[in-house]
Amino acid sequence: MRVDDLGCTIAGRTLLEAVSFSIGEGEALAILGPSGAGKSLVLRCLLGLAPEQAKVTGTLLRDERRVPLADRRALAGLRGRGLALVPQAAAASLDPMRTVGAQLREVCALHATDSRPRERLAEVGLSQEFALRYPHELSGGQAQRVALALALACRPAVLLADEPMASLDCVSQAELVELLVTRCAAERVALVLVSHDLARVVRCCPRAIVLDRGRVVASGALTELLATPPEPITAAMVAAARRG
Ligand SMILES: Nc1ncnc2c1ncn2[C@@H]1O[C@H](COP(=O)(O)OP(=O)(O)OP(=O)(O)O)[C@@H](O)[C@H]1O
Repeated sequence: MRVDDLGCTIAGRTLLEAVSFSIGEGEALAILGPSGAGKSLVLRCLLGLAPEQAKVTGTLLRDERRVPLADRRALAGLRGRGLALVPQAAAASLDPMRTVGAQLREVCALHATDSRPRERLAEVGLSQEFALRYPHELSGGQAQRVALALALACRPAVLLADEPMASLDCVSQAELVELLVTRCAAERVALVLVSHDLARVVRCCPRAIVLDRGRVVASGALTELLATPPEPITAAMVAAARRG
């Protein structure tokens, strides 16, 4: 997948400008940057879910098909088998009235995949018993795992993960990131992982782009960005990661 020249303005305010990056099958790319840099907005634009009043420009290239990022209908058609999302607040993204198993079955049927709900649960480290649970019966970490199972059940080409570990403790964060990366690599799914925490992604994403105020201020191999941060925003993130 390649994103070319993504721009987004709302009411004359430029929120994203000339954002470009590419990612291959089974690769992992981090989108880093401080709060308000535009990380989540990039994902929303790719999914055709930018705010109603937003003017979005640029193109998405996938499977040799060029889709204008202004074309919400075409982007909606890519959701599921093309691009799937693991949101920041997984618990809130689940249907409170239906069991985990029912939600998994629905996604499998909707996207006509060969996924089996039981297998999907096992793959994210949850026992079969979780199929009978309602979202309010899940911990934060378990809800994130269910959200990952739902996203992978679509058998997407690209998985977009928006700070999926934000609300978890340190141990659960590390486990979830590891699970994300292993599952995506095993299924040859491209992973775009949004985070403001460089330390959290350094072991799993070989490449990154750094956003600040809607623009890409640095990009390349994470090890190189760590060793020689090219500009102040990356340097501040590296310093924070070193402090621990
Ligand atoms: N619906 C909207 N209307 C107007 N501005 C918006 C809207 N949604 C987001 N923005 C603005 O877009 C900018 C980028 O927001 P975004 O949520 O993408 O940041 P982020 O990098 O993901 O931050 P965080 O790490 O805090 O989640 C912010 O200035 C935000 O105020």
